[in-house]
Amino acid sequence: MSTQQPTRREPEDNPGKDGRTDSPQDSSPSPGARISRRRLLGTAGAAGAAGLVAGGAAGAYAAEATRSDPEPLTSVGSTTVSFHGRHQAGITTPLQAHGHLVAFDLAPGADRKAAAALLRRWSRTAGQLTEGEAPPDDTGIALDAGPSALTVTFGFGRTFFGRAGLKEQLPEALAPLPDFASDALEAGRSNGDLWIQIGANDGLVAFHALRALQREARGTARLRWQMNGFNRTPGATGHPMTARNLMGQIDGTNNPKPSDEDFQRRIFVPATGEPAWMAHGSYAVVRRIRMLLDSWDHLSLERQEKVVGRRKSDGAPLSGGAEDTPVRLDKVNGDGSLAIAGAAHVRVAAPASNQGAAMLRRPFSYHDGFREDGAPDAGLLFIAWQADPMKGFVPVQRKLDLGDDLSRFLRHEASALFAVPGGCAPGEYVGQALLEG
Ligand SMILES: C=CC1=C(C)c2cc3[nH]c(cc4nc(cc5[nH]c(cc1n2)c(C)c5CCC(=O)O)C(CCC(=O)O)=C4C)c(C)c3C=C
Ligand SMILES: [Fe+2]
Repeated sequence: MSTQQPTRREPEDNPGKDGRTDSPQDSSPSPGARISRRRLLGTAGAAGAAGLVAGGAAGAYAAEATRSDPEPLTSVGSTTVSFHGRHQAGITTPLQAHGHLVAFDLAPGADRKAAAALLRRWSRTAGQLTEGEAPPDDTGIALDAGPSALTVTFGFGRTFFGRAGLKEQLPEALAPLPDFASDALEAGRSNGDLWIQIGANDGLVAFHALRALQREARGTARLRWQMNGFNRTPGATGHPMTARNLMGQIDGTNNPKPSDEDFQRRIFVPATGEPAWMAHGSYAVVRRIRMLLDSWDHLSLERQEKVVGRRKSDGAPLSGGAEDTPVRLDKVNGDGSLAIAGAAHVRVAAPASNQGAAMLRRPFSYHDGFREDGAPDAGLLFIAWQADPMKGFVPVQRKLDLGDDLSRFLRHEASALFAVPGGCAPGEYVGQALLEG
């Protein structure tokens, strides 16, 4: 089994640069393009329809339409990310355009056996959906669409273990996150027994998966909270680029890269890790972080760049060079001031300022309308992946809490931590070693 890798029709959509919208964060070779059966039938149907109307102006129009239509269908729709593998998909997978985060609590009376049956159902359905196959009793929401890089990732929250009678299996790493000064957390939108992260490059495909999995939870688990997010659509930029967030910043540049010698160790629990059921798994910190965009947008470009420590236009560090140039925290300007200010976000968050602490940030932006004062209710569904939150998110957020210029423009409104087990093989289900171990 290998780490999930999207398979695409157009190789130029697959540049292999980490953090870029279209980049796979894995170095395994890409197998050939795989187009789902449903996709092929759809394309054949479109060609057939064009043939029927060929001739005259209508025919010319139809022929033109068929020439340009297959482009997005074959590149975006046909991308498959396997559900099966050593790690679950949706961790190192390139950012998708649409995301749903959803947390459930076990229903009263639902025990370990019921939870195991649910995870078995969920894994089977996720495996089908990610291959572009419709599950039985399908809603039809995603009819005509290919898998569109759909990923489904499952996790367990701390409260799951008590409710399912599995306290012995509770990982130390699932200790509650400490309080932070900048927290303004809503309990109803935080934590949860079970978590699903859904990502896809098509909105209907993403919702289809959400709906299918929610239906399968009936009687066993009840919805606790749900959040919807988005990123730029693959192919929207002239060439693959790192994503931007709603503050307009290029965000994701200095993420750990799969090619880094210590990437696996930082992001994934080793095969010999504790507890054994978390082998090849990871821990996801989820924070709903609202951005104070009205205040932010009032800042001059120069101030905005100083707050972050990078140029807004191209993400280059203020210590010089281009986006990929390593940040020089010690660089001093001609007037003796630091090129990257003392409280600049990239200085305070950098591994060098936090005894090497690092995490893989894989967020979605969100916009939930406008607040009573007219300000956008918008920001970042910040998702950080690491082998141990105490060596990733926690020390960095503690440091940011003490003095980060960007934090003045942010409000952390919801928080959760989930243990995300390793992936499963076909016929198995996610969490099987926990639920049957
Ligand atoms: C606790 C961890 C972090 C939180 C919370 C966080 C929130 C947050 N960050 C941005 C925007 C940017 N962050 C950038 C870099 C960056 N951020 C963190 C950690 C947290 N950010 C780290 C570890 C780093 C990398 C630092 C480094 O090593 O250089 C950047 C710069 C580009 C990049 O490297 O990604 C931006 C921009 C927002 C908007 C935000 C909350 C909404
Ligand atoms: Fe950041």
